[in-house]
Amino acid sequence: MRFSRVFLIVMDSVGIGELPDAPRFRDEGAHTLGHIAQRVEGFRMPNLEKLGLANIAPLHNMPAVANPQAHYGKMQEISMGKDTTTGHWEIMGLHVAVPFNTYPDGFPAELIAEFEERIGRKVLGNKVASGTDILDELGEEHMETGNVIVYTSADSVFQIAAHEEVIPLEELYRICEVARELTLRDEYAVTRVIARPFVGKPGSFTRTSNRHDYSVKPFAPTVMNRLQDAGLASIAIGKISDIYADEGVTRAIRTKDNMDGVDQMLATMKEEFTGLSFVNLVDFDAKYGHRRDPQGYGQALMEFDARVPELLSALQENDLLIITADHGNDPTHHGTDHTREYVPLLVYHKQMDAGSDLGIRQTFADVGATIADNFGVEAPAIGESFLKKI
Ligand SMILES: O=P(O)(O)O[C@H]1O[C@H](CO)[C@@H](O)[C@H]1O
Ligand SMILES: [Mn+2]
Ligand SMILES: [Mn+2]
Repeated sequence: MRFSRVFLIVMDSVGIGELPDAPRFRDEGAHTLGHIAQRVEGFRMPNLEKLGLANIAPLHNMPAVANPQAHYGKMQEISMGKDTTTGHWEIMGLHVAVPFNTYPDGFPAELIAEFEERIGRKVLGNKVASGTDILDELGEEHMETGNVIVYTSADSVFQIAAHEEVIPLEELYRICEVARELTLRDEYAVTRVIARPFVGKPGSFTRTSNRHDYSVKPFAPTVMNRLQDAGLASIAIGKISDIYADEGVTRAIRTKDNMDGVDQMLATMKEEFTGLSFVNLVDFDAKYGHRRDPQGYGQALMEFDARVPELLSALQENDLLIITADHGNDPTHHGTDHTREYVPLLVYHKQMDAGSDLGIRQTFADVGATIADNFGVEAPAIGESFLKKI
């Protein structure tokens, strides 16, 4: 059947087991959901379990159900990266064959020098770091000197941290625009510049929700562009508009946190439109995965699970709900980076009788291909539609 509205939820970083090529990413054995289920006392996701979550892969203390309410499966990432941008672009039909540039030894001196000159401030850090550790290390010096903290990670990111009372937000955003301009050059090719404002006193700094991402534009049209071109809605909730640099976005809705993301998606369910409503729930990744906090991650998953009945009951007859993820971030794994994993796939609509096994999908782009197929727009270069199977 054809659906008039598709609701797509990306649970950021909720992977479901290592991919065959995980060793290339030093991620053997990673299993975000599996290890959380093992580690967190009493962890259950009763609503997603009913849909078939534990039918996808064995999960500790979460038996597979006999009659899953949703179609279920898992998807492999074919792109050469495990970052948010790569994962999301693949979901919407792009194969990121050449990995984005990363800077394990910090950014080149000449880039930093030009950046410093343009912004009239010096740079602190310029290395790979966890965003909270680097505030403990350099936050106080930043407050004393007004120099900006620049750091990166295993991802292609140029992150700029500044205290909101030392550098006003507007100035930080201007500084980020300078960084964006410089790092778009081919020789640097950084995927994202990220403003990382924070508040508080030394020893108790906290980052604020005024984070802002400046992403490169997708290198080719995505399924979202196709929807927009066809006059359909492509509503972006949370980080989605940043991740696609506003390409193929007909309306962007910002969110404060995961629960706000769910609220905003529910709000779009009450509206009348034809097309896509697409949310990214980033807290799993940013607040718990990178912080290697399995307890917090588990709680956040259970909080999301508790909202699933609301989402299901707000669906109309011709709506399709797809729940998936963009990469892993196993909070029990070494380091603080993402992990190369399969992502879960749950597909539900009101007119289905019973859930079936969608198997192992060869690429995340099967989601984009299905959405394109559903709305009759040009299919992406990769991905196989599962529309007929649901
Ligand atoms: O450690 P924090 O600042 O949270 O940064 C994380 O967030 C970045 C963007 O998602 C990732 O590349 C990772 O570095
Ligand atoms: Mn992500
Ligand atoms: Mn992340």
